[in-house]
Amino acid sequence: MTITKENVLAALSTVQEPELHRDLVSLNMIKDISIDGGNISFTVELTTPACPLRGRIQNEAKDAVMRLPGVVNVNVKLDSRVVSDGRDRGVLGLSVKNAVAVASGKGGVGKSTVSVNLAIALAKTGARVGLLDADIYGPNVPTMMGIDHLPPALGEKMLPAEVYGVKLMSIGFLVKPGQPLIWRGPMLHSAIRQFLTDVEWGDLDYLIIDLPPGTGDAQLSLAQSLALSGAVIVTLPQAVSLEDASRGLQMFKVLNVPILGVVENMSYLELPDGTRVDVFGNGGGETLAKESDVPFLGTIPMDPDVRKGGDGGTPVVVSLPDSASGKAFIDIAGKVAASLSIAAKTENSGLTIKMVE
Ligand SMILES: Nc1ncnc2c1ncn2[C@@H]1O[C@H](COP(=O)(O)OP(=O)(O)OP(=O)(O)O)[C@@H](O)[C@H]1O
Repeated sequence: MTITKENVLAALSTVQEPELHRDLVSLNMIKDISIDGGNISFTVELTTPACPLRGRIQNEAKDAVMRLPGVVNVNVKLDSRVVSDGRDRGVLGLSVKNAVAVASGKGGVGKSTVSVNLAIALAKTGARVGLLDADIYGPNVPTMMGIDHLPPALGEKMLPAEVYGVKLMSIGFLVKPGQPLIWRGPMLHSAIRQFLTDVEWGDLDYLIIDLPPGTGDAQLSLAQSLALSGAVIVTLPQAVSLEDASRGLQMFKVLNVPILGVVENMSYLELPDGTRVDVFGNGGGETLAKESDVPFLGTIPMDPDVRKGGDGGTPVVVSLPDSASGKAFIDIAGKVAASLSIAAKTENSGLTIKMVE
């Protein structure tokens, strides 16, 4: 039997994208089919290079085509093109496919640490990533990324710093260390707007935005002006932090911004003998996610190497990617990317996107 392109597509239409629950063909993910006798090759175009299930998709696609009579060899290439959420950010002069806010109900829970490690983990998969440190009250991202200056401006536009494959902009580059920052609402708003419009970000797959902590007017107006694809909420496991995180969640709900999920930071401390100590309680982040009907993205252990990485300018996903905390950040980055591509694909294909009720 001569194998045709239609045969190959029919076989692949039995393979489901595990997160979108639709088949690879109707999702338009199959490209470049080539047939040479019994040797078949094609490309599966993933919706993000950070796809956590890429190996599984590749195997299932290969098996499905191998089952066709007459096939002797199947070569499945993987390619990726980050899908855009379809929001128009042209008015801000931005070419950004997805803009993700990292937020917390209160300070000190590790929001900047999550933003930095998330941005680097996404960049490591090959995506084009920007990180905007919008935490104007405590812009500590440059320290965490180990860089203290911007490159010279390009004409009218400021150029972001580039470090660990991430383009970075922060008010921290523009003020002297130790100088107090006092912002009134409108100033803050225009400063952030300038960071979007007056910075040459180039084309980005993901722009991660480290928001100031809290849920006041400043946060609200910022979140409103950013045309966000979604928000990641960072919390500690204990009840007080959860109440604050829940307020953060409500804020995005009011703004109709999808919640990509909750991250529980400093979940436990692992002692040298392997015992785990729940310093701040246990399981709160997961409970909050369940109660609010949003995804739980995972826990990050309390780890001295995370703090050292932040203080020393070498984040843990760079220095110790195989440690428990390094792996946790990489896993969370994959989930965030998957959540974004599900939201974008469902939105672009006219299906209903799940918003927080
Ligand atoms: N999982 C962790 N294990 C150990 N230390 C951590 C962890 N996460 C964050 N830290 C440390 O806790 C401190 C606060 O973290 P970070 O600055 O990220 O919090 P934040 O929520 O952004 O705070 P702020 O609201 O002040 O900007 C930092 O010193 C950081 O290195």
